[in-house]
Amino acid sequence: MYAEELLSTLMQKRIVGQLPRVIKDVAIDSRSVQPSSLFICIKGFTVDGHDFAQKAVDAGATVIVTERLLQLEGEVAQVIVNSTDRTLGILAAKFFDYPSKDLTMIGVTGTNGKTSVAGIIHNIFVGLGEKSALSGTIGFNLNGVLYESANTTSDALNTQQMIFRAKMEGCRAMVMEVSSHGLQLGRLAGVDYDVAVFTNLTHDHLDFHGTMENYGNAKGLLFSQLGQDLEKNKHVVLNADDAWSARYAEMTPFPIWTYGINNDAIFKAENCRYENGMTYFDMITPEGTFPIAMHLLGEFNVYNVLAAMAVFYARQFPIEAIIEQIEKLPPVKGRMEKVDTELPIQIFIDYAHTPDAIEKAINAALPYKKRENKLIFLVGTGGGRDKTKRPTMAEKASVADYVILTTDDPRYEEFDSITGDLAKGMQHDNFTCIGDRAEAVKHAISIAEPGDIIIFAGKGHEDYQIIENTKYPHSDAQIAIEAGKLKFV
Ligand SMILES: CC(=O)N[C@H]1[C@@H](OP(=O)(O)OP(=O)(O)OC[C@H]2O[C@@H](n3ccc(=O)[nH]c3=O)[C@H](O)[C@@H]2O)O[C@H](CO)[C@@H](O)[C@@H]1O[C@H](C)C(=O)N[C@@H](C)C(=O)N[C@H](CCC(=O)O)C(=O)O
Ligand SMILES: Nc1ncnc2c1ncn2[C@@H]1O[C@H](COP(=O)(O)OP(=O)(O)OP(=O)(O)O)[C@@H](O)[C@H]1O
Repeated sequence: MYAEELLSTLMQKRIVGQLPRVIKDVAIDSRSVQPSSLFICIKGFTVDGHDFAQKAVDAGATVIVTERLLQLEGEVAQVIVNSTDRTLGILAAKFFDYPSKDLTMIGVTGTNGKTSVAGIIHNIFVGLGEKSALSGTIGFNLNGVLYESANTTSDALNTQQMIFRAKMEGCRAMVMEVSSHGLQLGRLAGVDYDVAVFTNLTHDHLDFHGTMENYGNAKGLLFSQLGQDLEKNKHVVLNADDAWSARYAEMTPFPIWTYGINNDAIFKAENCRYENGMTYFDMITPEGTFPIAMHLLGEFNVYNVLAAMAVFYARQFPIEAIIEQIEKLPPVKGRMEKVDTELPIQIFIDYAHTPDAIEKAINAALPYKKRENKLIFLVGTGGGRDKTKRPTMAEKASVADYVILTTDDPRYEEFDSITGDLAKGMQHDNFTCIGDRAEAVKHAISIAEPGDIIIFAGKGHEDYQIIENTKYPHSDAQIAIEAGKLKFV
């Protein structure tokens, strides 16, 4: 792209030095700079990108976007702006030619259920024969190939690049998990969503947002940023059973599609039943009531498929075709996913790491447990992140017959500090604290008896445990199966 054209999007800037004719790439990481690139210096939480500007020049950057004039050696122009963070969104969207306008963009936000709802919507698109891309906690899924990503919602550059790649691969839609961090930090600048979905808002991430009010308002940006252009065919999907939905409904002029189980909603589930490893319910829709039988487990998944149904209905897909897909849906990876084993116990891998998700995961398993058997629940939490949620997590876990409190990416925090905080919330004495997660998993197997159910919560799809700043391979399922074979076979 011509440098002049790219930079014409910046209304407030000072250019020092001679601009090159073309820019071949945009980068924010000096380690991935290509020749003839524009490098934007981002002030991070750990380091300041301005300190890597010279490295970027050495690697071939010919334009540096900076908040102050830098002493740089080499042939390079500097573009001085007030905020490189904001500039990043503007330049990234322009560089990739605003790719979101060419796709049906669906954004899913909420404390719990983003990965599940986004994955369900993506799978329905694929089942209906529509090419769709998916981005979120599990990575970036483009035509079945999964690319790793560090964040649930990536930085603005990576976000625009993913959408561009989806467009170039011929995708018709892109489904994105939208985190509150992503919204607040401007990672979604320039993304023009067609449908915005809200799952729920409960305690999490208060280390970053401070209060629930701030956290809820950050999520609200997804709805307010849909804009005011009523000629656009945009839709908002809200959970009628979550009080925040009323607030979000006020933030947008676009049609609201509600879903829920308890309160009145356009898409409502009644007569939910959990039997024989299946979930059954009646789905009330604007076109009548439809009986559903699906493989996804638990009430929380009833909410998740209702949300997905509302998205497709709003976009005018026929109800019967969507239901056919819902009934075929496989479990979402690491979300109440049953481990296939020969063992005489049932093992579920789950990603619950908030108080609400723990409650929902346990409730999902309880209907499948016989009175004489135990529900064993193992849960950990991350080191150095929101500590205030720890006791409430254990309080919710107390519904299980036996609880094992452990760690989930302890980072630099001592095991005992994490499990000690969790233990403060326990409501009964049938629990133990084992900081080493592998040992904790083995302990769960050691106390299990035939017929028992174990939920390993918190790791979900992740195959590692972060101790200090190193990722060690770790799989709850593998450790459990090996320990189970020694015990039962
Ligand atoms: C606190 C936070 O959000 N940090 C994010 C931030 O990292 P950072 O501020 O530490 O960046 P930094 O390492 O200081 O680097 C600053 C700049 O210098 C550049 N740099 C750095 C080193 C170098 O050699 N050369 C160089 O140019 C970097 O590329 C960057 O542009 O920018 C990175 C790149 O965009 C993110 O990956 C990183 O997310 C970290 C991994 C993270 O854990 N974030 C969490 C808090 C988060 O955002 N979570 C949400 C919610 C998840 C949920 O819902 O559960 C999410 O969306 O993931
Ligand atoms: N709609 C829901 N309501 C409450 N809990 C849910 C819901 N959907 C899933 N869960 C629970 O929350 C856990 C995390 O689900 P999921 O990964 O879909 O959420 P998420 O919002 O993407 O979380 P994260 O951003 O941390 O990845 C699941 O393993 C399950 O226990």
